[in-house]
Amino acid sequence: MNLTLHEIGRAVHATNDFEKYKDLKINKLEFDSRKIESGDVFLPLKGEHDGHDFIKKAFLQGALVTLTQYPLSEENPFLQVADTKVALQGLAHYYLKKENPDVISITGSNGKTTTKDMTAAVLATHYRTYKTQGNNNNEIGLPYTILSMPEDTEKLVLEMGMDRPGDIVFLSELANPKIALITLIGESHLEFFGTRKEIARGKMGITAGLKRENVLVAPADPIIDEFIPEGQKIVRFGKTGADLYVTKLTEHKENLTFETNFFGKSITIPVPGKFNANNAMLAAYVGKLEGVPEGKIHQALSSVQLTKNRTEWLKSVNGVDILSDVYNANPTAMRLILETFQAIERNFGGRKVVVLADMLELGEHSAELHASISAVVQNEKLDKIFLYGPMMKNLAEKLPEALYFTSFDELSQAVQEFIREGDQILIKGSNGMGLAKLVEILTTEEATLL
Ligand SMILES: N#Cc1c(NC(=O)c2cc(S(=O)(=O)N3CCOCC3)c(Cl)cc2Cl)sc2c1CCN(Cc1ccc(O)cc1)C2
Repeated sequence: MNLTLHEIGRAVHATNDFEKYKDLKINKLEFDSRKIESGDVFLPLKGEHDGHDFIKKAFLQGALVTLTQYPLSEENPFLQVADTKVALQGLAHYYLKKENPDVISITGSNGKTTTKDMTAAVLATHYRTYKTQGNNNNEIGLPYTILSMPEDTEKLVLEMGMDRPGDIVFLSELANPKIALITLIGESHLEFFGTRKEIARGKMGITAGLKRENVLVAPADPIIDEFIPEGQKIVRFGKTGADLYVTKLTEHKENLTFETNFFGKSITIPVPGKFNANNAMLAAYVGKLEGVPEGKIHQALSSVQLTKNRTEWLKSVNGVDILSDVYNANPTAMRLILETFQAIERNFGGRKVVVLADMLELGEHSAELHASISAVVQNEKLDKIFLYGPMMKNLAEKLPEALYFTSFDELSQAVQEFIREGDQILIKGSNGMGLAKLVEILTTEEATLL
């Protein structure tokens, strides 16, 4: 990271005398103390745990300096701030202005991760490009992505996630995109928004940090029209007649070939699905806007590697909506996804089911951190809770109505026997607990264990 200790101190308006410390170059920034390596800056966040409890551990792992909301003893360098989350976001904004890459921001109810991957692949053929990793797309993950980009990044492709109204406005004003893409305005899972119109309002928040002369690429869906700012340069995509549209599409089992009204030749992508043609069309359009030769765009899309296990809704073989989130298996992420899942209305006649498995590597605080998840469980919003793993026993003791398993096969059997068409199921836990196998069983005929 191209920042020194003093530079960070100034950028976050640290209140202690940090000029007395040696002005060393910093390696990288981490808020999860388990990732701290030599030369890093530790940024403790107060979530389900207080990151300040892990400052000592961070220095033992080689941290050079820590941010803190409280004064510390003088033995190690620290930068005192009022709020470490605000400091993270302010430092990211400062760093973005300093390194000054072109930012392409992407939001949308579906397809934003695929479009992010495809757009980054196209730009990477011609520029030094960096993109959001995993689902680091919220008020913590987006600034973390900015601070993680390589020093000479020219194009930064940022995914912007939206849990609540105003989220995207904040992220757009932090990132000041040069190009903003909206992939789709959702049909279902209205979560905290209540109506599709409010989802549209939320997504259009992406114009908050966008100059009017810079382009917004959005669906030709009239629901967004009332939210288009005066004088905003906009390109609409969708059905024939829109500014951008797919003209011909040939779908195969493993890939898909399509043409558009603006690209010279047909494009082949290694994934099926008309919605992926749309996602690839947006990536191709950004490539053209950014001066990537058509041959390179074509070559990038034909061999694009998509982020696996995206945090998105899947459909089981018997018609169950599955939300599986295999990223960031820590208490904060588990609470966030539980809150989101509980806020979603049941399908008509359907039930809401959660499967929660152990969060690994939480050290000596693991038992209490697993138990603490009970604070966000709203029993009236859930019809069945399956808990799996030795540490989840601590949560099971707080939730007497939950079913607790130590055997994966018994868990899998019980879940398959319980769920039925129309249900919604959330599956969350550390990769090491093997829940990806459960998702595979539920989504593929031949894999069914029963
Ligand atoms: N709760 C909690 C914990 C962490 N939380 C986070 O890292 C975290 C994750 C998230 S997140 O939701 O996972 N995420 C971050 C990336 O962008 C997408 C959203 C957020 Cl928003 C905020 C925080 Cl503070 S990291 C962590 C804990 C619990 C305690 N752990 C301390 C520990 C340190 C050393 C050890 O050996 C063992 C445990 C590490």
